[in-house]
Amino acid sequence: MTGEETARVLVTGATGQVGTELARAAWPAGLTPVMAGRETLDLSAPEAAATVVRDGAFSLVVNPAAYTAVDAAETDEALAERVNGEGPRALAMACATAGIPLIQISTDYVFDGTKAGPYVEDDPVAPLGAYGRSKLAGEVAVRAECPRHVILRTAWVFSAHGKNFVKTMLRLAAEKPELRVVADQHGCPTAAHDIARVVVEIARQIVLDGRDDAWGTYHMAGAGATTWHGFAEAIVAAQAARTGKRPPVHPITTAEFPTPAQRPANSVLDCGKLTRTFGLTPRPWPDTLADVLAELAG
Ligand SMILES: NC(=O)C1=CN([C@@H]2O[C@H](COP(=O)(O)OP(=O)(O)OC[C@H]3O[C@@H](n4cnc5c(N)ncnc54)[C@H](OP(=O)(O)O)[C@@H]3O)[C@@H](O)[C@H]2O)C=CC1
Ligand SMILES: Cc1cn([C@H]2C[C@H](O)[C@@H](COP(=O)(O)OP(=O)(O)O[C@H]3O[C@@H](C)C(=O)[C@@H](O)[C@H]3O)O2)c(=O)[nH]c1=O
Repeated sequence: MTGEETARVLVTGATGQVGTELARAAWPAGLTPVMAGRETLDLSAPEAAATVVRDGAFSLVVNPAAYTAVDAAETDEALAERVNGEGPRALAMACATAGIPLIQISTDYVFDGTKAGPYVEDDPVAPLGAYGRSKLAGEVAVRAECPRHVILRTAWVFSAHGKNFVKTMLRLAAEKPELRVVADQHGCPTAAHDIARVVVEIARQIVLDGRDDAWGTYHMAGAGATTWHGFAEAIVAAQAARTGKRPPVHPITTAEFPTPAQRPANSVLDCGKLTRTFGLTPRPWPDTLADVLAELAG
């Protein structure tokens, strides 16, 4: 790109955790994010969503928008499929027609959790619930319709805004004498701001460096694995340093905390391919948790 030209990057889901951080991120000169909320780009109306891509003269589309209510999806699978499967399919087709790439955000919940170690990108997928199935449908559609894609699977996303496990634990720690949290589901907490950093750099390499050799699927999750119990302990301990209030966090089994959707027992993601390909390394989740708790305290 030369002179004052700037490439427009369409970002969906402007109000979400990742969307909000993409709006706040430091984009390099030459890339201009164009944030679209549900009112302008509704993935439950895939055809209409596609027209936003067709009409906008974009150089890239980033799609973090999704139906993310894991338990509700069990009884609302048709809508989850439309938003997470058919919506991305329509975006992917529109991107292919426009000749532009698509960065699609996906999830660790495409795995069934039976693997003994961290998951790599081409491990077999077998979602346990409706949300995971719908996100997998989105992955399959993006691969089929838009060869120039990056699918970024992330996990256990938290930030200072929106709905997430960190905010739930802070609320429970303030309200309850003790917490009970599952200690037999393993994964990688990931800060939305770290996902945004990685997405912006991938966008820069694709659009400004003209990279054309890195299409495919990547894992991007906070460095270091833990359990929901370990994550909760870290949240409550860090908050106790501010409030002096530290309710005990009891480890429990999944069977002791029944939920409509089954979650994988292991969804630890190996992010080596992201580092080898793009030179990007996710930050340790405890460091990014400290950032988010400081933001909430401020
Ligand atoms: N949250 C997590 O723990 C994880 C998330 N992911 C994936 O990461 C991505 C970002 O997640 P996160 O930022 O946490 O999500 P959020 O739940 O914070 O935000 C979801 C966003 O999608 C939008 N959205 C929902 N339905 C529609 C629709 N029909 N049309 C258009 N937009 C819609 C929401 O808009 P509105 O505000 O109007 O509802 C919101 O902006 C998603 O693709 C998700 O599947 C992957 C792993 C973990
Ligand atoms: C609130 C609460 C939850 N839990 C358990 C339930 C569940 O097994 C685990 C996490 O619960 P949540 O419902 O907060 O998280 P969940 O909605 O499963 O989070 C998922 O969201 C989607 C969008 C993703 O893509 C996944 O990567 C993952 O982040 O913690 C407890 O054990 N005790 C508690 O008090």
